Amino acid sequence: MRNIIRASFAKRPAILGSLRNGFVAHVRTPPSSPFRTLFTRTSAALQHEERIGALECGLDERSDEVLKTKHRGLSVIHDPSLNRGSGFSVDERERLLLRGLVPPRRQALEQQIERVMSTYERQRTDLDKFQFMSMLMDRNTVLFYRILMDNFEKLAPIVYTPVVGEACQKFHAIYRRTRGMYFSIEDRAHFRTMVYNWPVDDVDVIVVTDGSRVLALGDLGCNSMNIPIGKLSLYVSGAGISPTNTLPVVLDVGTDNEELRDHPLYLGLPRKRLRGDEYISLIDDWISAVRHRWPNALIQFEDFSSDVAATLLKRYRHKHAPVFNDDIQSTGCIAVASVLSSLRARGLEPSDIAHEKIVCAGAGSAGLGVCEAIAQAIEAEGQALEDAYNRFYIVDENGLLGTGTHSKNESPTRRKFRRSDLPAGLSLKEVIEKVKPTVLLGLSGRGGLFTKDVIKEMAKHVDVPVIFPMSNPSTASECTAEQAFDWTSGRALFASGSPFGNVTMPNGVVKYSNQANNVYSFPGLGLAVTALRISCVTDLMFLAAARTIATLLPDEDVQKGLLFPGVNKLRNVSVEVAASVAQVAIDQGLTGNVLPDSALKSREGLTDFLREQMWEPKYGHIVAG
Ligand SMILES: NC(=O)c1ccc[n+]([C@@H]2O[C@H](COP(=O)([O-])OP(=O)(O)OC[C@H]3O[C@@H](n4cnc5c(N)ncnc54)[C@H](O)[C@@H]3O)[C@@H](O)[C@H]2O)c1
Ligand SMILES: O=C(O)C[C@H](O)C(=O)O
Ligand SMILES: [Mg+2]
Repeated sequence: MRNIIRASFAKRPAILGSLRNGFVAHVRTPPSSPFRTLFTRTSAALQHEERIGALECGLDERSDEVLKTKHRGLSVIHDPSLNRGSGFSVDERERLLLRGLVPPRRQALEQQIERVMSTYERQRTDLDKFQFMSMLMDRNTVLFYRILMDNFEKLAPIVYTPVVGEACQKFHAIYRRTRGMYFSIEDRAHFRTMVYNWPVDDVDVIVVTDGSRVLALGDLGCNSMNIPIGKLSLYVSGAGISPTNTLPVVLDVGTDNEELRDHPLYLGLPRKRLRGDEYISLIDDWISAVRHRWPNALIQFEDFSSDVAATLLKRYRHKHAPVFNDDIQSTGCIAVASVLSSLRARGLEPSDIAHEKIVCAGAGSAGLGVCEAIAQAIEAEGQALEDAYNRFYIVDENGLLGTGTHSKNESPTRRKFRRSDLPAGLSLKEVIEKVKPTVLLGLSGRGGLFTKDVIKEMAKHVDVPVIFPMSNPSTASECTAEQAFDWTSGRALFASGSPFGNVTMPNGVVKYSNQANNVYSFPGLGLAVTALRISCVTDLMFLAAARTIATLLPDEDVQKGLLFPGVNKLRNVSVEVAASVAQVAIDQGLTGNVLPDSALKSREGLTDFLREQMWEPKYGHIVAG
């Protein structure tokens, strides 16, 4: 078995010990680090490697990462974390017994990128592009991330929403090669041992789904694996989490999607979904096993259906911390950021959030999570929480949540948002007529729900209608950017869950389409949790992150209708999010790692420290072990 460790300067004694024991080490250090000197003094091979690298006309800028491996020959090429295709140096070819196994001419990363991108452009459909990128990820980690990061705006919609949705729907048909781990009902007795089948001891982030509500595409069972894989690729590209230290997981508890279950190529257990106490107890077993093996890893619950999402979060957020639910908490974070930023765009103050009248379509875990997070942001501006709840009007598939009859099992969160001043069951349009909202949120998963009537009604009562259809994928968006701008004569502020292009109005003015997606929040959180070893994820961390995201753009951009930086700036956003989360963790005494003084002295010191921890997609040094 090949063992891999990633470590920073602080962990150097452990690294040196492990190297002697034949582990592979990924060592990240700032260029000036004394560890670099220490290491080069202990490794003649590495010194030689650096000299050879320089002689080869500086083909690539090397990272400080050091990979030590026992693999030789084809097994190096078949390991994506070691493989560098035509980019192996002369020395690596010699040391790793690659002579003759790769074409003779060494090429730089830039040339590899050129070749890959020209093949990418020849892919016909978005799904072909998704598959092409998946295969690249399986082949060469550095090249995959370098290409993803350099072309983020173009490729994020392929590896993430919306195309990842289609890739999940067709997973059973396009499956090629395994990635991540599957824990099924049938493995239950083995959870404690099977976690050791995963070769990496140092897992930083786990994204887990049971596939019960994939985007707005419903129950996709075991087909959902592309969601954790996609989310983790954003942790890596967007916040520099080391790819080796991420683990995508699917819990196969069956599926109630009959079409899929009966399909001969379906790869999950062909049985009905486990529910109730048995389901909860299985998840209990899984999380205990995971915690036993990886006590500090951040666990992100993703796309669990609303009947269990909040229950699981409550059950584990303290007992098995650090844990969070992406659809509830980090969607809440980006929604708060979007509203705060829209206040700036309207020339208002953050405290004016307390005067918003918010209509939200959708009362699932995302809708309620978003409204709860905005209520907390209002409370943080000095309002009573009760008054904060009073600013919301939530409409679900049965109309306005009012005080009519409702189930005894209703969640306390949902109950808090019931209105007593309007009849239960009013339609979305009726609610808008009566309430005259300033903000309209869409978390219903119902494409086209914001009809022309609905948007025109809203636009009658406010100068700047704030319209955020946040459902994913694009087909589930409550309206498109074009519709929102067209039906409001360009007055809307617009943000959607999946990306839409900007819209040019008939008079030639460009209207900006923002992406209000939790991608702005979870990668930075992961960076902070990993770098500081944060022991628990708190609501205050998300609020701090939201406030930061809302202030990243200069006034002149916000006045144009841009609410936050584009996704191509995600690494910069993530560092700022991480710094805000880190500061809350420091203040709340939730950090396990001792930080250098410089990181504690100033915000700049903290962001510098966090930036230094980020993995970069560059070829490092491979040392034969
Ligand atoms: N932008 C983001 O970052 C982000 C993050 C998480 C979730 N989401 C999206 O939010 C959506 C909802 O997620 P969820 O987990 O809450 O799903 P869910 O299925 O549990 O909830 C959907 C809610 O919409 C309501 N609804 C259905 N039809 C409606 C209608 N005609 N009018 C009003 N309400 C209606 C349902 O009653 C339910 O309350 C999904 O599309 C998901 O992709 C977006
Ligand atoms: O995955 C996304 O794009 C956002 C979100 O987590 C969702 O479930 O829709
Ligand atoms: Mg999700």
